[in-house]
Amino acid sequence: MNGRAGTTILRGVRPLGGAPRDVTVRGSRIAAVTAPRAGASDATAVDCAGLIMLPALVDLHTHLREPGDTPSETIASGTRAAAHGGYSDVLAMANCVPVTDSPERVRHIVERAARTASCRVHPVGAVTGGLAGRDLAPLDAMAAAGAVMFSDDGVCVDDPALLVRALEAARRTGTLVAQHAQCPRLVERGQVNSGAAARATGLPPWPATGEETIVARDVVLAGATGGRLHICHVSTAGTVEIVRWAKSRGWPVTAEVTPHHLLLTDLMTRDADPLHKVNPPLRGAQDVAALRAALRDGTIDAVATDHAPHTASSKDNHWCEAPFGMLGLETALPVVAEALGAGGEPDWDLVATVMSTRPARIAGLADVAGRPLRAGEPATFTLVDPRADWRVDRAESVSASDNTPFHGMTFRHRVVATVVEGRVTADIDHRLASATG
Ligand SMILES: NC(=O)N[C@@H](CC(=O)O)C(=O)O
Ligand SMILES: [Zn+2]
Ligand SMILES: [Zn+2]
Repeated sequence: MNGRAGTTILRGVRPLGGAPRDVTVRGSRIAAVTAPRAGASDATAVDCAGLIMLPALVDLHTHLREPGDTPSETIASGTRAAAHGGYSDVLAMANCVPVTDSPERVRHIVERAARTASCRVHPVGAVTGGLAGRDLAPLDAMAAAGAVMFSDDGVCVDDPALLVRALEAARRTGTLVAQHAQCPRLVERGQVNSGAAARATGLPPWPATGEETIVARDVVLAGATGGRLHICHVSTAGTVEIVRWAKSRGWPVTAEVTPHHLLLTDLMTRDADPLHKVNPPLRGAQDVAALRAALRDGTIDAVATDHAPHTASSKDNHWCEAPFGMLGLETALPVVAEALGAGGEPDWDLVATVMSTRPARIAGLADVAGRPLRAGEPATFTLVDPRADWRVDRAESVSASDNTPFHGMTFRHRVVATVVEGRVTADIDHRLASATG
């Protein structure tokens, strides 16, 4: 931060929602966490009374669209949205144009991010060349170039023999494979959740079995190979049961859920507004309840946004022609707090675990991200106003796109600032800037 002598004291913050503390930041590190008013007096003071301090968030699943679809997002705009949402680190999915399927492409993203990003960017390498599902991409070389995970996200790795080879490569390189679980034959042209939503809209159904059969197959392959498997955007109660079973066998499986699948149901898709079109589709209330319970009990390890920007012109279309996907980064924290807190305060320890500590560990970033909030650790944190009553306005999104399903909804919590290694990356209520004199 830019305080006098490089020292700033955040007065009255509540680390993990606990008792108020003064947190002193010196350079890139937390210098002290003390009882209020016991800290250094030569520092620039910032009044943070009542704000909750969390370790900055880590997103395992972000679509930054660069290279290829820069009208919808760029590394600059997407990471700005990440910083505004409280994130210090995002994993950038490989479904760009061209696809991130070679060490050169991985390095290109690392270099672009070094020049233009507002948060740390970790490339995801494709599992198969061009996401075509035919030939294994050079996973070992991509890992050496900086890929922290492999995924064909957007499409499923349908061929189990290819997935076995990818899991073996993940094991060799100490990385993991993230599967977009969607059986192409069972889902075909599926658009909305099977059942009432499909009946009400007349749109083709996207059945739970399309997800669950792939997850059931893949956890067995993870167990057999010892390669780490991560399940993207779990959306059904049945998938939760399968993941629970896989973990009970000791298989190397982790899973994520999106904020939108934790809060929204398929009731919202009945008006066939493409803003609610996402892959996998919004599901029923019983699925939502099972996803929340699984996040609480650890069956689902992490929240990941699946931030999927699309231009207004592509979304402003008939449902079937519009692309799947919705924004996530800027609204994730308030949405998760709402889903876990049921209108009150969520368990902030749990929020920090599922949005920061565990995703950092899954991605192999635990040395730099998701660190505890104590003296000596990097000053990498996010500040949350728990009384914001923030009404989401898509016109205020800093993403290059505005396809949020939360437009017009009011949330109790709001991220107000993000700091990464002492550098202010978002200062939404201008609190930190005003203190730097
Ligand atoms: N989630 C989506 O609906 N869309 C994602 C792809 C994906 O995550 O499957 C996208 O890239 O737009
Ligand atoms: Zn996906
Ligand atoms: Zn995705």
